[in-house]
Amino acid sequence: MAKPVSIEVWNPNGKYRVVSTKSMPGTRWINLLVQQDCRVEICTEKKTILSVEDIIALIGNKCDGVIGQLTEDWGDTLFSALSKAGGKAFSNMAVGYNNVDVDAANKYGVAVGNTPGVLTETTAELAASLSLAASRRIVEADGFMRAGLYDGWLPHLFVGNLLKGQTVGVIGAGRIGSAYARMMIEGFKMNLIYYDLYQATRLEKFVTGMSDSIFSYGQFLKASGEEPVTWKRASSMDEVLQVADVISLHPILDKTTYHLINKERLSKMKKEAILINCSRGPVVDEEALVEHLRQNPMFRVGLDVFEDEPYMKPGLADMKNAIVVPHIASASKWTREGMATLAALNVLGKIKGYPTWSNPNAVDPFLDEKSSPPSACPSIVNAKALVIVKYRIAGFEALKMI
Ligand SMILES: NC(=O)c1ccc[n+]([C@@H]2O[C@H](COP(=O)([O-])OP(=O)(O)OC[C@H]3O[C@@H](n4cnc5c(N)ncnc54)[C@H](O)[C@@H]3O)[C@@H](O)[C@H]2O)c1
Ligand SMILES: O=C(O)[C@H](O)CO
Repeated sequence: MAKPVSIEVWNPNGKYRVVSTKSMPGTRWINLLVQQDCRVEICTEKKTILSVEDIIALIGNKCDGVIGQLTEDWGDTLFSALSKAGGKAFSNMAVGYNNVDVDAANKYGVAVGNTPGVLTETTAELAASLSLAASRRIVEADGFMRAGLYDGWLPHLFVGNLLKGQTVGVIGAGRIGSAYARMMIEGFKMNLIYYDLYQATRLEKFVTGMSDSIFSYGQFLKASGEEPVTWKRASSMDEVLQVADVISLHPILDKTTYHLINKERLSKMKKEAILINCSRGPVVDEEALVEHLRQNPMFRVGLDVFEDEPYMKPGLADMKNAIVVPHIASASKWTREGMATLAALNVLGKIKGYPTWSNPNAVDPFLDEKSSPPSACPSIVNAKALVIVKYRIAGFEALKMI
């Protein structure tokens, strides 16, 4: 029998019981649920990662929906417990949902929400920050100053890499990968090579345009008398690894991307390359990475995610050529409050029987604090399997109205 889990309750007499496994930033998400007759229960347990048993205890005998976290294992056991308690709605407070067994959710008829779009720029900004920090050795240099080792300016002190004119490689040029690419191209005049299963047409157009009549960054540089930036869609991932000076990983985590970067692929990268990972830890074989860092002191990495979070593989923390931060890529106030809002509206929308928003890349109408959100679920990943209809306004898809 699982121990009872401590909670905080909002609107105790609400008709629908919605559980959040964590306290989340902001209050808009709570207000939106309370206004729609939900009793909101927020888990206040001190422990960071809740077990399946803890969550079963939170779900209890009657629960209409749960907002959960990427650290939790949402598989058959939890979806079965939620379904038995009458619940048909779950949302991760994250865009990535590799912690969720969507087939199990489908089996119990539970909708699975995620939070795309609101974290695109924030996450890309952290990837850009890590790229800069690694190329200019900022963390090493900061440690050196604090250790009282600075004796005065020296020609060789913390010499790093110039980004301008180098090539940025993006693996997974979806929302975040494309936003990161634009930052590196526009900010540092880097050339782009990317690998994705699909063509990133908008990103390509941003770099060079389709014709002279369409404005692009490349044409702007040319008109200013500067060398225009270039792009290339690589035919294989290895091509990116061989050519790029800075490589940033932005694919989803699934069985096709597990250990995408392994010993063999690391050996294909330039000796002085920089590797950034703000996607999911298991996309990189972290043990192979530690060995590669050891063997190649000029190779640098910036990591926001780790294979066995919250742990790092042995040796990683000792590597001076690694910058490590604790999965904070989406951690800006606006984004985290927005993620909480989208997650709450996914759950509320399913409880209310609303349709799903037609374009999860365009979720701004849900984030505008000055107006009521649309009567829709912002993003349900298994909408098709559960036959949840798309939101339409007067016959047009919502995207066309915004
Ligand atoms: N570190 C963080 O805090 C943080 C924050 C946000 C997102 N993420 C991670 O980033 C991921 C991407 O988010 P997004 O919003 O850009 O998603 P997205 O779906 O827009 O982009 C993912 C891209 O990866 C591509 N892809 C899939 N499999 C591939 C493969 N085998 N090889 C190459 N490309 C492949 C897809 O075609 C797609 O273009 C999320 O799934 C999540 O895991 C991490
Ligand atoms: O997938 C996500 O959204 C992140 O990892 C947390 O923001």
